[in-house]
Amino acid sequence: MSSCCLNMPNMFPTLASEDFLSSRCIWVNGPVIVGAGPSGLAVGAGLKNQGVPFIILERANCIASLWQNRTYDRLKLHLPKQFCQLPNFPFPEDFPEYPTKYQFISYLESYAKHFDINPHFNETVQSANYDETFGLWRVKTIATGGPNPIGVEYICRWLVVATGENAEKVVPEFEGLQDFGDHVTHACDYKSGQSYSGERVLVVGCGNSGMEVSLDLCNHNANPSMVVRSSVHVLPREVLGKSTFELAVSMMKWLPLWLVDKILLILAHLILGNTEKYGLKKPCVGPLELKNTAGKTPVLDIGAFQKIRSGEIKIVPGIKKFSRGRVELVNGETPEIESVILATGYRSNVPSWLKENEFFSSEGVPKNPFPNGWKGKGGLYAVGFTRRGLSGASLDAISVAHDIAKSWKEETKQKKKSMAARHRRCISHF
Ligand SMILES: Cc1cc2nc3c(=O)[nH]c(=O)nc-3n(C[C@H](O)[C@H](O)[C@H](O)COP(=O)(O)OP(=O)(O)OC[C@H]3O[C@@H](n4cnc5c(N)ncnc54)[C@H](O)[C@@H]3O)c2cc1C
Ligand SMILES: NC(=O)C1=CN([C@@H]2O[C@H](COP(=O)(O)OP(=O)(O)OC[C@H]3O[C@@H](n4cnc5c(N)ncnc54)[C@H](OP(=O)(O)O)[C@@H]3O)[C@@H](O)[C@H]2O)C=CC1
Ligand SMILES: O=C(O)C(=O)Cc1c[nH]c2ccccc12
Repeated sequence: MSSCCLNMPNMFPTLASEDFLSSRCIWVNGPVIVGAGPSGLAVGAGLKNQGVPFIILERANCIASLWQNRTYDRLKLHLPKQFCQLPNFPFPEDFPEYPTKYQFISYLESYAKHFDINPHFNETVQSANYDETFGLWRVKTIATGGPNPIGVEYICRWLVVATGENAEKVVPEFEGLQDFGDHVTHACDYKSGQSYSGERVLVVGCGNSGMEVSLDLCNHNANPSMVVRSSVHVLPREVLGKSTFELAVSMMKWLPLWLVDKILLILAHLILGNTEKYGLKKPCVGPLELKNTAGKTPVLDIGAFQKIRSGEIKIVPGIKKFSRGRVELVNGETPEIESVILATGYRSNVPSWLKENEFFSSEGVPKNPFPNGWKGKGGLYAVGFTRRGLSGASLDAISVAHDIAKSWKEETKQKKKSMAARHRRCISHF
């Protein structure tokens, strides 16, 4: 076990440490962090800087598994690099404005190495319960790294939830989808359009994934039709060579949100023209307000819209049903397709393992809105659930690491004092 997993201290006297060892129960002298994505790593770095021991539990066999295992080859960050770096460790200077996913992964590897963060890989958290009597968290995992899966229970004072807003793929229930055949893939398993060359592909969903997958398919000589069942904001990634996101952030310092939204929509209209003409109906609420209220990210266009305008990406309405090798749309059309890519988004998995419903909603995100959604009761924390991408996760991580370090130091001082007092009493008995 790592050096931060200490034997049970006397503060939990009813159970002997031998019992813990035989039932694979481990006392953690510090927080347990669930998830080794950017959020978990950023909290770990903050704790290291303040001398607080911790462990990170990660279900995958690597850090940042979303980025390493569940994204396509051509993915680049869509916000400029200054909005995507984690605390206390900048991107290398030679990184481009929009790093590739490989550059981002190599940065995260260097980040973990720099702060000497060593997560427990292949260890999935199955449940976490708060023990009111002792004021402790019981975190149960299944570790699958060895020859046989083993169950482990960690006991700790602080629990940091860093499993992300994109922990599980969303696969909507479509009538007949199981009859369509084998050629159905979620965007998280899509790597490149190479294997789709010459095929007609139905891309379901028009968020950033749907748009970028459709563009990649075009670039590999496939023929995508993209389903737009409701509405979407499409903004150019850049306005006159300057990042639209950066522009929005600057404007937000001086102007109210509704006005920034209005300006963004006018700029988008000037640059892209009328997107509604091509079947991309706009939501009634502005792009930033929609992101804040419903978590729906506007599309930051990197070229898909041009392909929509040229007809290389066809826009089609919602799906009525699938059948063997066929799809029927809500307008009654039955376009010929060979494959389906579900770019239908992601969700949190917190409700499946965290036995708590005061701080987290049934959707698995903190109920309190930003900036008050990072701290719950009884040593519970959340990082990376504010729908503000990597910069939001970094802000949470700084607050969480600081808050835990403060109470860890107080408790450690307290424990040392009471141990010294006990030691003195023991000596006086002799
Ligand atoms: C395709 C794509 C592109 C994106 N691009 C950007 C961008 O350019 N800029 C930006 O700011 N944001 C972007 N995002 C948002 C993205 O959420 C963040 O970039 C970032 O990955 C969030 O980090 P995280 O650590 O909170 O979550 P994740 O990166 O999802 O990490 C969570 C980790 O927790 C692990 N985990 C989950 N459940 C368990 C469990 N029960 N037990 C143990 N481990 C568990 C997962 O395996 C994972 O490694 C993008 C998202 C996607 C899907
Ligand atoms: N380059 C980058 O940095 C990229 C970043 N990302 C980020 O990853 C996150 C996830 O994005 P994404 O994967 O696009 O997911 P989103 O949740 O943003 O989009 C999901 C899409 O699927 C549609 N959808 C869901 N269910 C159905 C259904 N039953 N029938 C038809 N359509 C359906 C939604 O439509 P509706 O709106 O009607 O519900 C929506 O258009 C976002 O934050 C995004 O910004 C993603 C890709 C690239
Ligand atoms: O890519 C994402 O999912 C993000 O959350 C990044 C992001 C945070 N705030 C935004 C506002 C507009 C577009 C993207 C983002």
